[in-house]
Amino acid sequence: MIEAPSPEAARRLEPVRAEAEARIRALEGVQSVSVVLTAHGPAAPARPPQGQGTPQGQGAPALTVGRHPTPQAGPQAVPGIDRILAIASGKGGVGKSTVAANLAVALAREGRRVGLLDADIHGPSQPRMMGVARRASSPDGQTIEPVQAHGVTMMSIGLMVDPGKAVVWRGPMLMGALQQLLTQVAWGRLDVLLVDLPPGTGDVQLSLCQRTRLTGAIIVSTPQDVALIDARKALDMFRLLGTPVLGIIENMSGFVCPHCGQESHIFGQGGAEAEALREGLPFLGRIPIDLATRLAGDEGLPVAAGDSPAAAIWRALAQRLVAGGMA
Ligand SMILES: Nc1ncnc2c1ncn2[C@@H]1O[C@H](COP(=O)(O)OP(=O)(O)OP(=O)(O)O)[C@@H](O)[C@H]1O
Repeated sequence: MIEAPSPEAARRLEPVRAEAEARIRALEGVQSVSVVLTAHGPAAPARPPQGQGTPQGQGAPALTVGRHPTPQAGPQAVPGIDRILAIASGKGGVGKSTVAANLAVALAREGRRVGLLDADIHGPSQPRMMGVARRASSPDGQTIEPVQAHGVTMMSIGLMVDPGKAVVWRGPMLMGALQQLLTQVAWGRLDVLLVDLPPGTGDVQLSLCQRTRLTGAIIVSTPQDVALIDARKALDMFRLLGTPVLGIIENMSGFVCPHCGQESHIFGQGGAEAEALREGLPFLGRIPIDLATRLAGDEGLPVAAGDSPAAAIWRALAQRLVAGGMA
C-alpha cells in the first residue's frame, strides 16, 4: 500500500504504483501482488446522532469511524497511556477475547487503570463479553466517549456500528478505524491499554505495530498443534515488525470433569509452554477449559470479576504482569 498525501498526489503516483507492482511480480517466489494507492481526503463532516450515515449506512454516533488513515511518521505513543499490550493469536477461536476481557478486569481489580480496545473489527466480541449494550457517544463529533464496565474503560467498533450488520471494509478503512479508536477515544490516564486483535497476521496487526508504540504483544494459543503452528506465524510477524513479544498464554489447557474430577486434555497438554521455551519467551500461564468462564463470557460478566477458583487464576496472571512491569 502506498500512502499519498492527497488524492492529486495519488493520481500522479499511478506510474509508481504500476511499476512497484510489476517489479514485485517479477521477484522469484511471488505468486500474487496487488499494490494500492491510498490518500487521505478532506475530513468527513460530523454526522447527526442516531445512526445515519456511516460508510455502509450503519448506525453510529455523531463521529464517523472507518476512513483512510492520516499519514504519520513512525510509531506514535498515545498520550496519557503508559503501556499498550497487543493480545494476539495466530488462529481464531483460541480465546484471545476471553483472555483480554478477564485480564483487563483482573488488572483493574489489582488497582491498575485499565483500558480495553476491541480491535477485532470484523468480529467484535468485547461488548458481549463485558456486558455493554449501550452505544458509544461522541457529543462533539470529534472525540468518542468510551464506556466503563467492571472497572475497565472500554471501546469497541461493535459500539459504533449496527451489531447485526457486517463491516465490509478494505485495509485502508480498517487502518483508519483503528487509528481513530486509538487516538480519538477519550481514554484518559491509563496504566495499561489491552488491544484485543483479530486473529492472524493481517492489516490490523500490521497497522497497529507500525503506527503505535507498543509495549509488546502477548500471544494466546491452545496447546493444539494447529493453533501452535499459527501462533508461530504471529510470533514471526511481531519479530519482523520489531514488536517485543512479552510471553505466551496457554488457553483451554485441560478440563477437569465437574462430576468425577478427572482431568482431560482436550486440546493436548503443555504445547504452548514448550513453544515458549523453544522460542526463549516467558510462559505467562495456563488457563483451563471451564464452563463458568464460557457462560460468564456470554453473560457479559467476566469470571475474573467474581471470587471463584477461576477468578483466582486470572488474578495470579494479572499479578504476574504487574510484578513484571508489563501492566
Ligand atoms: N478457558 C476457556 N474455557 C471455556 N470456554 C472458553 C475459554 N476460553 C474461551 N472460551 C470460549 O471459546 C469461545 C471462543 O473464545 P474467544 O471469543 O475468546 O476466542 P477468540 O480467539 O477471541 O476468537 P476470535 O478468533 O473470534 O477473535 C467463546 O465462546 C469463549 O467463551
